Amino acid sequence: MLRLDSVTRSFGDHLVLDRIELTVPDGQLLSVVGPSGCGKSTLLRTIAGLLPADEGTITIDGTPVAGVPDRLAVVFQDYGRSLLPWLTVRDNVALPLRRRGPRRAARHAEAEAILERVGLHGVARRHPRQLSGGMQQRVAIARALVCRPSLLLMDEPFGSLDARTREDLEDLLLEVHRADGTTIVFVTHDIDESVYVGDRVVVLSPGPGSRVVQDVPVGLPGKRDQLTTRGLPAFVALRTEVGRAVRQGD
Ligand SMILES: Nc1ncnc2c1ncn2[C@@H]1O[C@H](COP(=O)(O)OP(=O)(O)OP(=O)(O)O)[C@@H](O)[C@H]1O
Repeated sequence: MLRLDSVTRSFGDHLVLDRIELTVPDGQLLSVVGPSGCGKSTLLRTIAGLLPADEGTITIDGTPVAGVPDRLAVVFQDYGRSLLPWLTVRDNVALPLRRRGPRRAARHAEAEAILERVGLHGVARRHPRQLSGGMQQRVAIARALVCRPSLLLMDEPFGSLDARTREDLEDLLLEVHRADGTTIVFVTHDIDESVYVGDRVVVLSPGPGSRVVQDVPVGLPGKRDQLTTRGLPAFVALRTEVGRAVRQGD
């Protein structure tokens, strides 16, 4: 379980996160939405141990976060910068395994299996620049999954992709989540997306000093599909509820 107790973070005298309280049970896919600049990325980087909180505590399974926790993976929006251009796709994906010590051949085999799983066939020996944006983001997801994270943090991972690719990757994420039961915190500014992928959506208020202003359980069927799910009256009602909460703070 991930737990944030009264987490506060400022940059200089600019208060960004103001006493954030949040508990994410194991296996939940939590979407986080809020107006631009409210502190969603700051929240994620704080959970990832990349940015210390000024006050409050973050614990994972009861252990306080100090530095980047084991079995935590992060996927950022900017796949172009998160992949290493001089490495092949396979070596990019295998990178996190290096620290763990399996031999080169085993690392490669594992990387190739994960690439297949995220729907990338026959690209292991290519370099990232030879792939489309959507394929590069699949590589970044494969790299995040290769260490079988227990907590996956995603910061607007599909924000710069075209609509169709975005839908495909949302469905890939749901499939991985269903199969592995990984706890996921998914930041997006897209209200429809937050509802479509989420088991639950939390809304942050606009800054300065963001807080959780709405906490919405998404009671949609676990098996979702882009056309049917988005047309359900329950989906439309949730989207309206979340949209209203985001706008209320504006
Ligand atoms: N390293 C930093 N130094 C100073 N200020 C920062 C830093 N990182 C973020 N900020 C400020 O903190 C506030 C929150 O930024 P953050 O990127 O977390 O918001 P966000 O909700 O993710 O934004 P967006 O939706 O536009 O991506 C902004 O006012 C931003 O300018």
